[in-house]
Amino acid sequence: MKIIKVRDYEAMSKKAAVIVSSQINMKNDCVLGLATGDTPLGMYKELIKMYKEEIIDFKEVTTFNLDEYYGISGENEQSYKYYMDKNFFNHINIKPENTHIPNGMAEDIEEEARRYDSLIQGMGDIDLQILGIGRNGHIGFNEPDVKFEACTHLVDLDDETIEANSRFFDDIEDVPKKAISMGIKNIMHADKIILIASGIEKADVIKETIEGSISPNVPASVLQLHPNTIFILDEAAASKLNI
Ligand SMILES: N[C@@H]1[C@@H](O)[C@H](O)[C@@H](COP(=O)(O)O)O[C@@H]1O
Repeated sequence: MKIIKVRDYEAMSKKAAVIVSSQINMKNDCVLGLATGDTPLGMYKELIKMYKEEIIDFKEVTTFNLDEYYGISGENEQSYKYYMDKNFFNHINIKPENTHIPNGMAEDIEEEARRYDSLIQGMGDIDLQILGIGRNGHIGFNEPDVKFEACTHLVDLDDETIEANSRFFDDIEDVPKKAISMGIKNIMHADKIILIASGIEKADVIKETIEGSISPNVPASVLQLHPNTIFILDEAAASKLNI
Protein backbone atom coordinates (compact mmCIF):
# COMPACT_ATOMS: atom_id res chain seq x y z
CA MET A 1 0.00 0.00 0.00
CA LYS A 2 1.44 3.35 -1.05
CA ILE A 3 0.27 6.75 0.19
CA ILE A 4 0.71 9.86 -1.93
CA LYS A 5 -0.13 13.04 -0.02
CA VAL A 6 -0.71 16.10 -2.18
CA ARG A 7 -1.54 19.71 -1.42
CA ASP A 8 -5.20 19.92 -2.44
CA TYR A 9 -8.10 18.53 -4.50
CA GLU A 10 -6.69 19.83 -7.78
CA ALA A 11 -3.32 18.17 -7.19
CA MET A 12 -5.09 14.91 -6.21
CA SER A 13 -7.14 15.01 -9.43
CA LYS A 14 -4.09 15.68 -11.59
CA LYS A 15 -2.07 12.89 -9.93
CA ALA A 16 -4.88 10.37 -10.40
CA ALA A 17 -5.31 11.39 -14.05
CA VAL A 18 -1.57 10.93 -14.69
CA ILE A 19 -1.74 7.37 -13.30
CA VAL A 20 -4.81 6.55 -15.42
CA SER A 21 -3.22 8.02 -18.56
CA SER A 22 -0.03 6.03 -17.90
CA GLN A 23 -2.12 2.86 -17.66
CA ILE A 24 -3.79 3.62 -21.01
CA ASN A 25 -0.49 4.46 -22.69
CA MET A 26 1.04 1.21 -21.37
CA LYS A 27 -1.94 -0.87 -22.53
CA ASN A 28 -4.30 0.86 -24.95
CA ASP A 29 -6.98 -1.84 -24.60
CA CYS A 30 -6.89 -1.77 -20.79
CA VAL A 31 -9.88 -2.31 -18.51
CA LEU A 32 -10.63 0.53 -16.09
CA GLY A 33 -12.89 0.34 -13.03
CA LEU A 34 -14.61 3.71 -12.52
CA ALA A 35 -16.16 5.51 -9.55
CA THR A 36 -18.76 8.25 -9.19
CA GLY A 37 -19.50 10.90 -6.56
CA ASP A 38 -17.85 14.33 -6.21
CA THR A 39 -14.29 13.15 -5.66
CA PRO A 40 -13.46 11.78 -9.16
CA LEU A 41 -14.97 14.77 -11.05
CA GLY A 42 -11.65 16.66 -11.09
CA MET A 43 -9.84 13.56 -12.38
CA TYR A 44 -12.39 13.11 -15.19
CA LYS A 45 -11.90 16.78 -16.18
CA GLU A 46 -8.12 16.24 -16.33
CA LEU A 47 -8.55 13.08 -18.44
CA ILE A 48 -10.84 14.91 -20.88
CA LYS A 49 -8.19 17.64 -21.17
CA MET A 50 -5.50 14.99 -21.89
CA TYR A 51 -7.76 13.40 -24.53
CA LYS A 52 -8.35 16.77 -26.23
CA GLU A 53 -4.58 17.41 -26.19
CA GLU A 54 -4.14 13.97 -27.82
CA ILE A 55 -2.08 12.71 -24.90
CA ILE A 56 -4.41 9.71 -24.49
CA ASP A 57 -6.86 7.79 -26.67
CA PHE A 58 -9.83 5.86 -25.28
CA LYS A 59 -10.98 4.03 -28.41
CA GLU A 60 -9.76 0.59 -27.25
CA VAL A 61 -10.44 1.13 -23.53
CA THR A 62 -13.16 -0.83 -21.67
CA THR A 63 -14.72 0.47 -18.46
CA PHE A 64 -16.76 -1.01 -15.63
CA ASN A 65 -18.46 1.22 -13.12
CA LEU A 66 -18.53 0.11 -9.50
CA ASP A 67 -22.23 0.56 -8.93
CA GLU A 68 -25.63 1.94 -9.90
CA TYR A 69 -28.69 2.88 -7.92
CA TYR A 70 -31.43 0.24 -8.07
CA GLY A 71 -34.85 1.29 -9.37
CA ILE A 72 -33.89 4.31 -11.47
CA SER A 73 -33.17 4.20 -15.19
CA GLY A 74 -30.05 5.39 -16.98
CA GLU A 75 -32.04 8.36 -18.32
CA ASN A 76 -32.66 9.60 -14.78
CA GLU A 77 -30.36 12.55 -14.12
CA GLN A 78 -29.50 11.05 -10.73
CA SER A 79 -28.37 7.73 -12.15
CA TYR A 80 -24.67 6.90 -12.36
CA LYS A 81 -25.15 6.14 -16.07
CA TYR A 82 -26.24 9.75 -16.57
CA TYR A 83 -23.38 10.98 -14.35
CA MET A 84 -20.77 9.09 -16.40
CA ASP A 85 -22.13 10.25 -19.77
CA LYS A 86 -22.39 13.85 -18.61
CA ASN A 87 -19.03 14.06 -16.79
CA PHE A 88 -16.85 11.77 -18.89
CA PHE A 89 -18.04 9.47 -21.68
CA ASN A 90 -19.70 12.19 -23.81
CA HIS A 91 -16.37 14.08 -23.98
CA ILE A 92 -13.96 11.31 -25.05
CA ASN A 93 -13.77 8.74 -27.89
CA ILE A 94 -14.66 5.69 -25.84
CA LYS A 95 -17.01 3.26 -27.61
CA PRO A 96 -20.38 3.15 -25.76
CA GLU A 97 -20.45 -0.65 -26.15
CA ASN A 98 -17.18 -0.77 -24.18
CA THR A 99 -18.64 1.06 -21.17
CA HIS A 100 -20.44 -1.06 -18.61
CA ILE A 101 -22.64 -0.03 -15.67
CA PRO A 102 -24.91 -2.36 -13.69
CA ASN A 103 -28.52 -2.18 -14.93
CA GLY A 104 -30.48 -0.47 -12.17
CA MET A 105 -33.77 -1.53 -13.73
CA ALA A 106 -33.00 -5.24 -14.07
CA GLU A 107 -36.02 -7.46 -13.38
CA ASP A 108 -33.84 -10.32 -12.11
CA ILE A 109 -31.13 -8.91 -9.86
CA GLU A 110 -29.36 -12.25 -9.41
CA GLU A 111 -29.18 -12.64 -13.18
CA GLU A 112 -27.91 -9.05 -13.58
CA ALA A 113 -25.24 -9.62 -10.93
CA ARG A 114 -24.08 -12.82 -12.65
CA ARG A 115 -24.10 -11.06 -16.03
CA TYR A 116 -21.96 -8.23 -14.68
CA ASP A 117 -19.49 -10.52 -12.93
CA SER A 118 -19.06 -12.68 -16.03
CA LEU A 119 -18.50 -9.56 -18.18
CA ILE A 120 -15.71 -8.43 -15.83
CA GLN A 121 -14.17 -11.90 -15.70
CA GLY A 122 -14.51 -12.22 -19.48
CA MET A 123 -12.28 -9.16 -19.81
CA GLY A 124 -9.66 -10.78 -17.58
CA ASP A 125 -10.56 -8.62 -14.58
CA ILE A 126 -9.76 -4.94 -14.14
CA ASP A 127 -6.31 -3.51 -14.85
CA LEU A 128 -6.78 -0.30 -12.86
CA GLN A 129 -9.63 0.30 -10.41
CA ILE A 130 -10.38 3.87 -9.31
CA LEU A 131 -12.12 4.15 -5.94
CA GLY A 132 -13.58 6.96 -3.89
CA ILE A 133 -14.59 6.29 -0.30
CA GLY A 134 -17.76 6.95 1.62
CA ARG A 135 -17.59 8.57 5.06
CA ASN A 136 -18.51 5.18 6.58
CA GLY A 137 -15.72 3.45 4.68
CA HIS A 138 -17.82 2.08 1.84
CA ILE A 139 -16.16 1.43 -1.53
CA GLY A 140 -18.56 1.27 -4.43
CA PHE A 141 -21.70 0.63 -2.43
CA ASN A 142 -20.15 -2.03 -0.23
CA GLU A 143 -21.53 -0.79 3.07
CA PRO A 144 -20.25 -1.67 6.55
CA ASP A 145 -21.42 -5.22 7.19
CA VAL A 146 -20.70 -8.36 9.14
CA LYS A 147 -18.94 -9.87 6.13
CA PHE A 148 -17.25 -8.83 2.92
CA GLU A 149 -19.65 -9.37 -0.01
CA ALA A 150 -17.63 -11.14 -2.69
CA CYS A 151 -19.30 -10.40 -6.01
CA THR A 152 -21.77 -8.04 -7.63
CA HIS A 153 -24.87 -7.85 -5.45
CA LEU A 154 -27.90 -5.82 -4.40
CA VAL A 155 -27.19 -3.75 -1.30
CA ASP A 156 -29.41 -1.88 1.16
CA LEU A 157 -27.90 1.59 1.51
CA ASP A 158 -27.00 2.77 4.99
CA ASP A 159 -28.91 5.79 6.34
CA GLU A 160 -25.56 7.63 6.44
CA THR A 161 -25.01 6.93 2.74
CA ILE A 162 -28.55 7.95 1.80
CA GLU A 163 -28.04 11.17 3.79
CA ALA A 164 -24.62 11.84 2.17
CA ASN A 165 -25.97 11.17 -1.34
CA SER A 166 -29.18 13.15 -0.79
CA ARG A 167 -27.28 16.29 -1.79
CA PHE A 168 -27.73 15.19 -5.41
CA PHE A 169 -31.52 14.85 -5.06
CA ASP A 170 -34.35 17.38 -4.54
CA ASP A 171 -35.69 15.45 -1.57
CA ILE A 172 -34.12 12.77 0.63
CA GLU A 173 -37.22 10.67 -0.05
CA ASP A 174 -36.13 10.54 -3.71
CA VAL A 175 -32.80 8.89 -2.86
CA PRO A 176 -32.90 5.19 -3.83
CA LYS A 177 -32.60 2.91 -0.83
CA LYS A 178 -30.87 0.10 -2.75
CA ALA A 179 -28.05 -0.20 -5.24
CA ILE A 180 -26.28 -2.82 -7.32
CA SER A 181 -22.58 -2.85 -6.48
CA MET A 182 -19.48 -4.76 -7.43
CA GLY A 183 -18.34 -6.80 -4.45
CA ILE A 184 -15.03 -6.80 -2.60
CA LYS A 185 -13.76 -9.78 -4.62
CA ASN A 186 -14.41 -7.93 -7.91
CA ILE A 187 -12.47 -4.94 -6.56
CA MET A 188 -9.64 -6.95 -4.98
CA HIS A 189 -9.07 -8.87 -8.22
CA ALA A 190 -8.06 -5.60 -9.91
CA ASP A 191 -4.39 -5.60 -10.82
CA LYS A 192 -3.90 -2.03 -9.52
CA ILE A 193 -6.11 0.20 -7.39
CA ILE A 194 -6.02 3.92 -6.71
CA LEU A 195 -8.22 5.33 -3.97
CA ILE A 196 -8.71 9.11 -4.06
CA ALA A 197 -9.95 11.14 -1.11
CA SER A 198 -10.19 14.84 -0.40
CA GLY A 199 -11.35 16.99 2.48
CA ILE A 200 -11.37 16.88 6.27
CA GLU A 201 -14.65 14.95 6.30
CA LYS A 202 -12.75 11.90 4.99
CA ALA A 203 -9.83 12.16 7.48
CA ASP A 204 -11.36 9.85 10.11
CA VAL A 205 -12.34 7.09 7.69
CA ILE A 206 -8.96 7.31 5.90
CA LYS A 207 -7.23 6.80 9.26
CA GLU A 208 -9.45 3.80 10.03
CA THR A 209 -8.95 2.40 6.53
CA ILE A 210 -5.15 2.64 6.52
CA GLU A 211 -4.19 2.36 10.20
CA GLY A 212 -7.17 0.47 11.64
CA SER A 213 -7.83 -3.26 11.70
CA ILE A 214 -9.11 -5.03 8.61
CA SER A 215 -12.84 -5.40 9.12
CA PRO A 216 -16.04 -5.53 7.02
CA ASN A 217 -17.20 -2.78 9.36
CA VAL A 218 -14.82 -0.50 7.42
CA PRO A 219 -15.02 -2.09 3.95
CA ALA A 220 -12.12 -0.02 2.51
CA SER A 221 -9.80 -1.53 5.16
CA VAL A 222 -9.63 -4.69 3.03
CA LEU A 223 -7.33 -2.71 0.72
CA GLN A 224 -4.55 -3.27 3.27
CA LEU A 225 -4.44 -6.80 1.80
CA HIS A 226 -4.18 -5.65 -1.82
CA PRO A 227 -0.61 -5.83 -3.21
CA ASN A 228 -0.82 -2.80 -5.48
CA THR A 229 -2.98 -0.03 -4.01
CA ILE A 230 -2.13 3.66 -4.04
CA PHE A 231 -3.98 6.17 -1.86
CA ILE A 232 -3.92 9.68 -3.32
CA LEU A 233 -4.94 12.02 -0.51
CA ASP A 234 -5.00 15.74 -0.15
CA GLU A 235 -3.56 17.21 3.06
CA ALA A 236 -6.97 17.45 4.75
CA ALA A 237 -7.95 13.85 4.07
CA ALA A 238 -4.50 12.65 5.20
CA SER A 239 -4.41 14.94 8.25
CA LYS A 240 -5.09 12.24 10.88
CA LEU A 241 -2.60 9.69 9.58
CA ASN A 242 0.65 9.01 11.40
CA ILE A 243 2.83 9.73 8.36
N1 LIG B 1 -21.27 4.89 -4.60
C1 LIG B 1 -20.50 6.12 -4.44
C2 LIG B 1 -19.08 5.76 -4.08
O1 LIG B 1 -18.47 5.10 -5.20
C3 LIG B 1 -18.32 7.05 -3.74
O2 LIG B 1 -16.95 6.76 -3.50
C4 LIG B 1 -18.97 7.66 -2.52
C5 LIG B 1 -18.22 8.91 -2.04
O3 LIG B 1 -18.65 10.01 -2.81
P1 LIG B 1 -17.93 11.45 -2.75
O4 LIG B 1 -16.71 11.30 -3.60
O5 LIG B 1 -18.95 12.39 -3.33
O6 LIG B 1 -17.61 11.73 -1.31
O7 LIG B 1 -20.31 8.03 -2.85
C6 LIG B 1 -21.15 7.01 -3.38
O8 LIG B 1 -21.61 6.26 -2.34
